[in-house]
Amino acid sequence: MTTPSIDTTHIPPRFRSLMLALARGGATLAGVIQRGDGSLSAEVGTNSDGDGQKRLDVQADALFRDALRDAGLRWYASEEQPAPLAMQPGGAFALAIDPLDGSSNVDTNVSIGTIFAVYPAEDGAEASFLRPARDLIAGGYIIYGPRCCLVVSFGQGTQLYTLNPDTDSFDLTTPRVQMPDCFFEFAINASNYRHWPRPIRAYIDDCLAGIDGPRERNFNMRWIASLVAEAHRILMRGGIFLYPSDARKGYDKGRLRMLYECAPIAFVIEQAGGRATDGALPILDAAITDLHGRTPLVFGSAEKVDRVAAYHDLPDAEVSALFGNRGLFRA
Ligand SMILES: O=P(O)(O)OC[C@H]1O[C@](O)(COP(=O)(O)O)[C@@H](O)[C@@H]1O
Ligand SMILES: [Mg+2]
Ligand SMILES: [Mg+2]
Repeated sequence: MTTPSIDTTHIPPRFRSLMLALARGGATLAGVIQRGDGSLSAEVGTNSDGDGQKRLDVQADALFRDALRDAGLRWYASEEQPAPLAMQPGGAFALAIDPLDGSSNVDTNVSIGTIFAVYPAEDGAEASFLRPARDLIAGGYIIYGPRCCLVVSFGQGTQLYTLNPDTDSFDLTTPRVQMPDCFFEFAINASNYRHWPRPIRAYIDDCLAGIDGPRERNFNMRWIASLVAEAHRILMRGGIFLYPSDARKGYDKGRLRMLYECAPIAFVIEQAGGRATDGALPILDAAITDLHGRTPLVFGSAEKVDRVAAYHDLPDAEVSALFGNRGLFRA
């Protein structure tokens, strides 16, 4: 059996052993998912956030912790752990991870992923993670789909690697991903429509009105319930993703976690020419104030994300108007 690896030619030297460890973890987890033991989706507990944990959530967390043991990490913070874990005392990095994203899809064989964010390690765990999101020095995700891919940015563009099943190595397939900025597709969990804030409802109303509405064109809609899969599709062909805050209990800042999900996704999207906000302000301009804190998330093609922000600036009467009467947003 070969040891999984990654082509390190375009990886800055200081990140190479970290990326090799992530690639090893990712390729191993891809194998676990492919073998598809039926018990992977069994509920085994709840994490400190109160989210149900599946066997695969717990297994993925243990697998990455183990793979990253000698990778130069000082701190390891996981969505599945109540507090950061100390790793190597002299380690240069603090890594935050959502080991298994999209876990509601485990038993349906729909794409799932892993999301990671890397910060410079400080002496304290909290100081390493509770800081401006823009302090991120690397971030990305692994998608376990029909192809297993690793997408990463070190702050100079976004790179895409694809796992070669013959060699167990992640080969560099796109050295600089450029997100297309023109695809008329939106992704949102529309079952929450009645709970959304009015600017989000107005934006989606106008998309749904299609050619007859102020946008004067038809839109398509997707919802996979797997942030990584949604991010990858948008990175490849454009569009927009929204997980806004809503009026349900516990959703006043949406669902997605700033540290483990939103900041690293915002980083790769920005580095590929897209935009990521909380609906109005850039995600990366905010500070991370709570290890498990959440934030609304809107990302995708820059023009579409900016348009969502503009709906937040509309006068109340305009945002409440039926699309037919909302005059400011003709395509
Ligand atoms: O079920 P909902 O409310 O549509 O939420 C789906 C979102 O929740 C998530 O599954 C949350 O991630 P986890 O699976 O890591 O908890 C995202 O991947 C996805 O975008
Ligand atoms: Mg997740
Ligand atoms: Mg998760």
